[in-house]
This record gives sequence, C-alpha cells and structure tokens, in this order.
Amino acid sequence: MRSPSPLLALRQARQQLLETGQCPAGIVDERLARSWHRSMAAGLAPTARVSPEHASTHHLRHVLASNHALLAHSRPVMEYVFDQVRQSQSVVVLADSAGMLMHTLGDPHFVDKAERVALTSGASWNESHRGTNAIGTALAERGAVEIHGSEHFLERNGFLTCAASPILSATGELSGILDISGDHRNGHAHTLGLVSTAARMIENRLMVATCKRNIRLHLHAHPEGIGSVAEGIIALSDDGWIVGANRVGLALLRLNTGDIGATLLERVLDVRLDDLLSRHKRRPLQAQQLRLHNGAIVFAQIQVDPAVLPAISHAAPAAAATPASKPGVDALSALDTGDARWRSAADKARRIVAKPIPLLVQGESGVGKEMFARALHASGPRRDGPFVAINCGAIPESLIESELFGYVAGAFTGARKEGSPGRLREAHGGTLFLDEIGDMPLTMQTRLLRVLQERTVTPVGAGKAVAVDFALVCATHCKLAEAAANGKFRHDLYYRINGLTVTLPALRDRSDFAALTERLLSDLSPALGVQVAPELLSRLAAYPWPGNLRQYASVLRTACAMLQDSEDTLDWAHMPDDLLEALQAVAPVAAASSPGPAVVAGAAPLGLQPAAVQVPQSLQALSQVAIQQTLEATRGNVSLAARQLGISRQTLYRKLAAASV
Ligand SMILES: Nc1ncnc2c1ncn2[C@@H]1O[C@H](COP(=O)(O)OP(=O)(O)OP(=O)(O)O)[C@@H](O)[C@H]1O
Repeated sequence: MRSPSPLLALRQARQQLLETGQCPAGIVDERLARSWHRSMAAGLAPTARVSPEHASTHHLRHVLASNHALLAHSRPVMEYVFDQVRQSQSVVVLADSAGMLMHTLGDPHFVDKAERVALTSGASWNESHRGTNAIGTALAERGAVEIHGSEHFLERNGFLTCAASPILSATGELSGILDISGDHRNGHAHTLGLVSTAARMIENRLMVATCKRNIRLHLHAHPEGIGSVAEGIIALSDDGWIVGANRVGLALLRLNTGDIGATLLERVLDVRLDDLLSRHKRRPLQAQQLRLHNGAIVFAQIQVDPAVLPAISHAAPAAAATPASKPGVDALSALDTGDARWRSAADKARRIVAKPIPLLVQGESGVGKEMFARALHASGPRRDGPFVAINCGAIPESLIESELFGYVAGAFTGARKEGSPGRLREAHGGTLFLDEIGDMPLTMQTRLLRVLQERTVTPVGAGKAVAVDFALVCATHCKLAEAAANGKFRHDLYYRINGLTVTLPALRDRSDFAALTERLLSDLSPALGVQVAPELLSRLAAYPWPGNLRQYASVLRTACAMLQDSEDTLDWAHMPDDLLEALQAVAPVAAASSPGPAVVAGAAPLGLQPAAVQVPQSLQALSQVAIQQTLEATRGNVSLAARQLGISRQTLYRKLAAASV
C-alpha cells in the first residue's frame, strides 16, 4: 500500500493470517489486512494457480457497450498517462465497476506469456477472483490504493506493482477503475498520484458530458483554479437543485454524496439561481464571487448550453412563480394540476390575496406550502415587493429575536457593527411567510403578536418602533388549534394569524398524480419530454410518499439524472435501490385517478406480482412501512433516511414517535 511494508514483516503477517485466520495488528496497512481477510473469505489460497476468470465475447461486448461513455472519455486520458509511464514498461488499464478489464494500453513485456491474458480485456481483477490487487482492492475500499509485489494475495501476482483509483459518476456512484501496473522492480513513488489525478480528469470529462443539459458551476477557491483538474463541478437542475457533483465540488460546498439530488443551491450558497443566471448573461466569461452560508468564499464560472438557456431563464423564475395575476393564468394556476382539494385551497386564497387577511396554510411536510405561498404572493398586488420566508423551527431560540426583529449597532456582543433591520422589516411592501409557525417559542409569539397588532417593529436595543407593512402567510404541519388548546401556542396569536385556513392535500391523497408527474418532469427537464413507464407510474401512484412532493420531486430528479442520452422514459432501472423494493411491494393503482384505499403486498419478493397477496392497510401504515424500509436501507441512519424521504429529521422523529404510540 502507500508505504510498502518491509518484506519480512509482510511474510510474517501473511504466515500468521494463514495459520490463525487473523492478521496481526499494526504490522501491515489496515486496508491491506482487510483485503487479505476478504481474499481468504472468498476461498482463495495464496499458492493457488487459478486460471484467470475471463468473460465470454458476448458478455465483454455487453460490458463495453454499457460503458461506452466511460471508455470514450477515458481513452484520451489513458493515452496521455501512458506517455508518462512508457519508459517504466507499465500498462494503463481501465476496468468496469465489477473489476473487469475493458481497455489496456501498453505491451506487458514484463509478464510471461502465460500471464498476459490476465492483462487483456475481459479478465476479471475483482478481489473475489484474484485476491488483493490494486483494481479489486480500490473497488472494495472505494479509494485509491497501491499494491506492491508480495502484498498481492496470490503469490503468482507478486511480480506486479499496481496503483489504482476509482472513477466516480456525477451522482457519486463508482463507474470504473483506472490502474497503472508494471514490474514490481520499477515501482515509482508518484504512480498513485498520477493515477488519481488521471481518474479525476476522466470524472470531470464524464461529468461535463453527462450533465450537458444541466447548468454547471465550475468552482474553485481562486478564480485562476477554474478550468484546472482541481476545479469543483456542480450540476444544477433548472429549478436550482444540485443534481451532480465531482468530489472537489462536494468538498468546496461542504456536502456529501448523499446531498446530491436533495439540496437546493440556495441552501448552501448565498445566491439564488436566477440571480446567478442573470449575472452570467451580463458577463458570461467572468467568474462570480459567491459566499457559502458559513462565510467561506468560492469563485464560480457558469457553463450552460446556449440551446437550453432560454428555456431555463424562463423556468427559473417559474419556481418562484411571478406571472400576472389574472385568475386562470396566474402563478397559482400554473401550479394547479387538477386536484380538487388543492384547487379549492387556491380559489379561497386567491379571494383574500388583495385584502388584509392573514392566511394559514396547513399540510404535511413537503406538500408544497411554501411554493403555494410564493405563488399566491406572485398572483397578488404585492408581487413586485419582496417575499421573505422564515422557517421558525430552524432558527436557534437564542437568535430568533435579533433575526426577526433586527437590532441596532452595538446592541449585544457579536452583533454586526452596522446593526440589522431584521427579517420582518425586509418583508416591508411584500409578503412575510412564517413556516413552521407552531415551532416558534412562546416568548417570541408574544413579540410577534405585538408586531401584528401594532404593525410596527422595535429592533433589539432600539427605543423607537418602525412601521412595517406586509401580507402575512403562515404555514404549519401540525393542527395549530390543538397546539393552542394544549397551551403550546398562544390563542390570541392563533386567531390573529388565522384569517383564513387552507389545507393542502398530502401527495397520496391527490387525484392528479399523472398530471402532477408530467408537470414535475417538464419542470425538471423542459427540453427532453421525459415520461414514466405506465407500470412504474401506477406503482409510484400507490406509494404513500411520506415526504410528499419534496420526496417525489427529488426521486424524479435523481431518476432523470440516471437517463442515458438515448433514453426518454423513466423505468425501474432508474429508480433508487431503496425505493425499488417499496414500490414492488405496493399494488399498482391507476395514476390518473385517486390512489384510494391502497393495498400492500407484504414482503413480496422483487419481481413477484404483489396483487396476488393483497393485504388492506391504512395509508398511515403504508407510510410507516416506507419509513421503516428507508431506515433499514440506510442502516438506521436517521439523517440519511430523512433526506431520502424528503422530510426533516424532526419530522421523521415525529412520525416514528407517532408510530410507537
Ligand atoms: N406544485 C409543485 N410543483 C412542483 N414542485 C413542487 C410543488 N410543490 C412542491 N414541490 C416540490 O416540493 C418541495 C417542497 O415544497 P415546499 O417547501 O413548498 O413544501 P412545504 O410544505 O413548505 O414543506 P415544509 O413543511 O417541510 O416546509 C419543493 O422544493 C419542490 O421541489
């Protein structure tokens, strides 16, 4: 591995492994020890002269065809790398995600004739076939490794020195392995660095190709770093979701692979997508300076296919919804895909939009309450004013007062020198949207009530009140009337914010699943006309979607990213693994009609027709099944499960607590 273990120590460690089944701690690199154990567990013997596992011509052809893009983008990089190592008589190899060689450059003179076949296309270097080796071990460890001489598990491979690095896709999956192998006497200290850099070059090329229809941010901490192999790349959907990223991009934005497909750009950076695009239009070649929410600065160059830019510039504000206010063609009706309950909520809200009547929007997490509020704002007379959204549950109690009401210069330690107007005053002339109002601490409820009664704000540390004028929309996932009855929410504030209450339906209760799906898909990829296969659509319609529209939109977004260039229909193969099983387990319903009383097939194995074993269950129970399956798939990782379900951790805990009552 990185620093070759001394030969004697290696021999002793291997001897002990073979005799006791345990590798002594501290003598060899931990990853090497893990790999030796895996090789033993695969039933391999170090002295065995196994004949190389080789794919049939038919299978090899299939693998090459399905890795067409990877091969095309790897070839030029492999040629460049080969030029660098030509003198050291090495071969440069590309393997698929199972460790099968797909392309080799260089003549393996250092290998005797009998072994040469092992370095040709079709040979498998998966650890289960060849024990510890750079390709197989890089696959198993998902990281770059070097394996020298007798670190190889099979003695017959001891003449090799190899360095390999994984190549990751834009969504973080392992696409293949790049490897440099040579005679172990010619090993070079820089080979691992070379192969890792080359793998990144391939990843970047692949990402630009697979995300060519997306808006891309090319990022670096310094403007000069943009365009280099060390640049970060982030791919965005038209409505500002991060749908792809290379490793540097993730690191720069402090994200993990699991955040891809589940994170809005504006949650990470202090900028909205439409602002980015309009700055790009004005100065297409200039790197923009952006700030992360933690204060760090990055520089970004936007790249977007000119053919899709007009569609995007049109679509980006559509997410914020700013069309005219005529009923029938306003921003609210642009969200209307035919569900009667949703339409009735929109009709009622439309009637008070120009009046000083506060609106309370109820509905489960992710049903689209904020989108509804934004669209209402854009449909009303204040649409040219600001829309200020505040998540009352997300601001720490100690900060909520200064965040909402503002403060004067020097009001408290840590305050900004120039003071802050506060979010309530930012909403002046527009709409204030208070999300999760039920989570607001009681002391703040009292202050908010005063603001609403007096229509003035008094910043922290100020003696004088400032007049404010905004339309108020609040949202809650809980029944606020119950919270008021239990003393958790002030009665007087409840009456003050509840001029009109509308309830948005959960996704599983909507009757417009097919139309909604079409709408979400056309938002995600306006130019592509992506559809869903009918069988899959009927299963999606029957699934309980605990995370509602947020979860469904996120699943569709990731599925669209899985489409090959030649595909335009989403099918089972594009669905995430954790959802597949759950979808197979629900009985299909006609997507155009209401899901109605759903049925579950119990634990029907994949591929079985679940309708044969239908067991009626409540929708709530179905939702719990989906939650449990996601938790199992994420091995109990609540944060990851919540992200995959499209709900917050608090909501997931709440649902789990409700289930255990
Ligand atoms: N009508 C819609 N059309 C397209 N996408 C939608 C629609 N409604 C919601 N979404 C998707 O669902 C996501 C969540 O929507 P939104 O934030 O409005 O829900 P919410 O009910 O306010 O959630 P929470 O209760 O967690 O704050 C959006 O970012 C968007 O991806």
